[in-house]
Amino acid sequence: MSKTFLPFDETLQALENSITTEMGMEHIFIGDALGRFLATDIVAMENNPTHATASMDGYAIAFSDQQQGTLHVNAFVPAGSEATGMVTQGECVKTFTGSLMSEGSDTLIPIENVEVEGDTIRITSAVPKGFAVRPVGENYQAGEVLIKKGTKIGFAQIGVMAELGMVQVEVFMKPRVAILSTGNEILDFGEVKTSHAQIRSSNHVTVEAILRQLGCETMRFKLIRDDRDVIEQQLRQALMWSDIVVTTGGGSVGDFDYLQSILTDMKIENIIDGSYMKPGRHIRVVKSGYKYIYALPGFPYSASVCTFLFIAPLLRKMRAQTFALPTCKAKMGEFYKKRSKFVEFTACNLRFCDGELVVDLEGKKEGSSAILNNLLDKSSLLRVEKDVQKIEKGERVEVLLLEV
Ligand SMILES: Nc1nc2c(c(=O)[nH]1)N[C@H]1C(S)=C(S)[C@@H](COP(=O)(O)OP(=O)(O)OC[C@H]3O[C@@H](n4cnc5c(N)ncnc54)[C@H](O)[C@@H]3O)O[C@H]1N2
Ligand code: MOO
Repeated sequence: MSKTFLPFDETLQALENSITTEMGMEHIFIGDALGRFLATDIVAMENNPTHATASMDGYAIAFSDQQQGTLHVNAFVPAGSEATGMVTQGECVKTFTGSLMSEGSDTLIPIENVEVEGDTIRITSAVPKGFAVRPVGENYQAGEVLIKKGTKIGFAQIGVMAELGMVQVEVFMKPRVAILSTGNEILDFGEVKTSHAQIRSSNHVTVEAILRQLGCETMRFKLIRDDRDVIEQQLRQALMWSDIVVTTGGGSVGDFDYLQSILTDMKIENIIDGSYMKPGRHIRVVKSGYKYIYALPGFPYSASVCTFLFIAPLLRKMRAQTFALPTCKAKMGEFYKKRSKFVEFTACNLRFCDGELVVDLEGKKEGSSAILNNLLDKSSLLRVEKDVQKIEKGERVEVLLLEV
């Protein structure tokens, strides 16, 4: 009996609906938080700066005194000094970049704009009111949400957290993912090829690399031959350690494709059982408690694309981000003919040409879902709907970005 493949978007929706929990949290040192995902909002506890601050070396003045032309220097406030001095009529305070502005002042006249004669200055070039003064709360105000929960922590987030005086930050735990690749014909690292029927396994490392790029802790199992008992035993063992188990190969309809029947016999919640798409229509996703098992196709292009299309959104939602992967609209740079009747995800180049985002397929090979090299050179994925058979040059298209 042939299987019904549900529409791609419906299968993704089923996956999204199945996600009921976020990852657990842990406290880590902010200097070690690069690439991790924030588990709480970061809120400013006070204004920054807390006091009006000079942003140039010069003299703190009252703007209303500027037209007097000559002012008496009554104090000296270096950066770091808590005493701010006082500006009264006809007076000014020598002030440095980073110094607190004196009481009574509202403007800083830079040293380049004055001539100094003893303890007086003569203003040679006027400035507007508030010049070179960083007002209270210029960076942020107390209570402002500075970094949202779910944000991937980069250099700016680490710097702002340091500015806030944070030492530790609450981040989502790294999802633990086990990767099991199956197949009689696939060879592991170092295994010697003894027949033309053998190929070197790539899925176990590409899927692992994508998942590491997506911030997971991974465990790559030894390759498994097409032996039902061993596959089942390894799968159960992997499930104990991990949040997500990913298998590749043996998931379609061949005599040695044991995965589907193992998953069916485990009698656990089926989330996806085939999707009307290319590549990856045999994808199977099941859920056991809070854990997921993904049976990905064996073809290397399919396995990688399905990792992005189906595992990345799960990881996003489990770490408080939007489920959907980032997409953009672009202009098709060449004529494209689609061969399948499925929603198709084709590796493409996305470049800026004359101020526009343009898609082309330069260097991309035509053929089966085996062509992993089509994902070289920072590829993106051109999404072509099931009923669309061709795209004319110049048409608007949707592109999925893989830089997640
Ligand atoms: N009669 C049918 N045959 C096939 C169908 C179908 O609907 N009816 N679907 C095709 C599609 S689409 C796909 S995708 C594949 C999926 O097959 P499996 O997931 O069972 O994967 P395998 O058969 O084990 O392998 C497919 C292909 O990929 C190579 N492979 C497997 N593992 C690795 C690895 N770790 N590294 C690199 N390459 C790997 C394997 O040698 C095969 O060439 O089924 C189609 N057939
Ligand atoms: O599921 Mo296959 O990956 O469409 O070639």
